Amino acid sequence: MVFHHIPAEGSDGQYPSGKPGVIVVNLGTPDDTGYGAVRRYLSEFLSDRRVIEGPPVLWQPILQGVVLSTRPRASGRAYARIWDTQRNESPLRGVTRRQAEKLAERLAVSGVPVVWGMRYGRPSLAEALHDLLRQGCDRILTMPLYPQYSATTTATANDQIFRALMKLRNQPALRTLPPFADDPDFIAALARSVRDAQAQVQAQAPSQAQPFQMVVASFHGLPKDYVAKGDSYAADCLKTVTALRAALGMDETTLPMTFQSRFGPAKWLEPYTAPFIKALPARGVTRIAVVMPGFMADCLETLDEIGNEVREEFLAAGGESFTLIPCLNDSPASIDLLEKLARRELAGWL
Ligand SMILES: C=CC1=C(C)c2cc3[nH]c(cc4nc(cc5[nH]c(cc1n2)c(C)c5CCC(=O)O)C(CCC(=O)O)=C4C)c(C)c3C=C
Ligand SMILES: [Fe+2]
Ligand SMILES: [Fe+2]
Repeated sequence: MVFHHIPAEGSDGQYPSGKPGVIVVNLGTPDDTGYGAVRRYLSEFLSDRRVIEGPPVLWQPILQGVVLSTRPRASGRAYARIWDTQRNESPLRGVTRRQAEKLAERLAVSGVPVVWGMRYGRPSLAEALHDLLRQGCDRILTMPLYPQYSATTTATANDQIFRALMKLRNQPALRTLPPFADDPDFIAALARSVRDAQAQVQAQAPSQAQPFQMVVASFHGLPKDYVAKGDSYAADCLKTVTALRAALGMDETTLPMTFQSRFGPAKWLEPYTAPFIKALPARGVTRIAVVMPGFMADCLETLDEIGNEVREEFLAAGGESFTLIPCLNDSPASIDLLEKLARRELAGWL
């Protein structure tokens, strides 16, 4: 076995420094919108045994065969619709980088460097970790930016960090940010984003008594089977939506919870966002907003699946007004939240 030794720059590489560093973690995204890049990304993502739990002898032939011959082209077209062509990157990557840069500005006064990395694709979590080690950090806080826990997101991000630690001779100490589904500052920032959208739409159409008849809270879905086996994701989503309803004085009717981005033939958490929203105009609900409290960064699933596909379906079915509420992204309230969470988890290390 060969273990890496990554000495801090300008040190003798032998003695502990006690210096903390932070890694901001998100899911990952392809490097470009072409078939090859999207295929590489999807292959890594969908080969993760936390994501697809079935036996690889059955799944890999399906994945490498039918899935990866068709899906990369369709997903690539979807990515192309939302791509940041100026910086040549996906929104998820741009937002994650800006979140890390802004958090770094906040933590600089405490001498804590902040880097960012992706569970799938680049920059990898190993690169991010090695960057901190070279800066002399031997106490690492990783912040997977998933408000609600899932084995398919939070746990696999943490697994990947530990995989990188397995290869080190001198391991840093490690802390991982727990889920923050009903953190009061998280909920306040979400509530504020809903009220801001209400005010904006009201300003455009002052005659409407109520800018939205309904605000749909759409979370990324998960196979029901994973929840039945104990994944606490659904319970965390309920925590978020319950707290958000309380903060906004809304209920299950005016702020319903739905699940989007289903993948494959299995049953996922219900109700599914797209059919739910498409059926609203027939019930007389023609002015809606969608908030997506499972995502800290706008991405393919928020901007294209909801912002393009679901919007078009809703309008085609007789909907009149559809407002996509942006994720918290790198807004000041979002960075305030990240700073608070980081400082709480760094307690005793600063
Ligand atoms: C079995 C498959 C999947 C599970 C389980 C799953 C859980 C899950 N995912 C997110 C967040 C994101 N997913 C994103 C994209 C995406 N998700 C899947 C499949 C599963 N997700 C696929 C195949 C894709 C790729 C795009 C596509 O081909 O449709 C993204 C966006 C990435 C981007 O680059 O913008 C995010 C974010 C959560 C929170 C979650 C579990 C709760
Ligand atoms: Fe996903
Ligand atoms: Fe999707």
